[in-house]
Amino acid sequence: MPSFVEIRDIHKEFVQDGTKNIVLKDINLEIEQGDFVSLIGHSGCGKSTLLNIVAGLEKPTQGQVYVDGQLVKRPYRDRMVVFQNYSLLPWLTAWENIALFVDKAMPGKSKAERREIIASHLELVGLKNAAQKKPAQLSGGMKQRVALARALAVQPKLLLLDEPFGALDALTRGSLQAELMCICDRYHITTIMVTHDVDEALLLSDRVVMLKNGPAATIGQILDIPFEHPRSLEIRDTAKFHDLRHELMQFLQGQEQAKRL
Ligand SMILES: Nc1ncnc2c1ncn2[C@@H]1O[C@H](COP(=O)(O)OP(=O)(O)OP(=O)(O)O)[C@@H](O)[C@H]1O
Repeated sequence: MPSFVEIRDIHKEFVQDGTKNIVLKDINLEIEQGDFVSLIGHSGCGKSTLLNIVAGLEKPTQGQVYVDGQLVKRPYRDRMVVFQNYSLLPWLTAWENIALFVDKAMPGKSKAERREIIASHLELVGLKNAAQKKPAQLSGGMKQRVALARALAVQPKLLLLDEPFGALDALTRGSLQAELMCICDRYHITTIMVTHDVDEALLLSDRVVMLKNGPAATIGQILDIPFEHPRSLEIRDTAKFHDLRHELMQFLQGQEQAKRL
């Protein structure tokens, strides 16, 4: 039985000014439905490139990605991406930014049904009262909540997050991490997240995939995060969390040393 997400033998190279840059090599990964997987590794190792290949935004040089049995060939609304920079349209309100996607993704639903989907997703991210505000009137955290609501409203099979909280201050980041954890726990959303934040990866993930340094980065190690769902923020105070953190940091420090040699 194939897994929900199958990343098979991915090899990716970019050619720039006649020079070949091999970014990813022999990447194989299987993800089950409902799992939350983080990609972590040093800057430039190819995390976003891998996420973009799963999204269909980049084509692999070799290899294939299958989501729910379908070969990924191009971007599609069954794989929604949330980027660090929110990517909201500035001339539209929060409501309209979400409506744009929902109307396109769900033409078969009535206007009332679509309104209900938009309203319930704004409520899900705590933005019921900000529906008529434009991005310039929203804080960074609120903008990212709209981006998250927009991605979830079209009910994707796979949620792809590229450093979603990287631009936020520590407090806002913490509350959004907790909210995302609740949403993913409640709806069992299959998610792949790129992050630099070790604690964020451990808190949210079922598995943390550690990429080695590039060029030609491969998967170095996969860490299983055995905490049960729904999780509480208190898992961060457990000895197990500290052990896992240590293991992750050791991997990253080992890569840092290898880079210097
Ligand atoms: N469109 C592109 N054309 C040429 N090279 C690219 C392109 N996109 C990415 N690269 C190169 O691929 C490598 C991996 O980039 P990528 O952004 O995937 O790394 P990353 O691990 O996500 O980095 P960071 O953590 O800094 O965001 C880098 O060397 C980058 O310069």
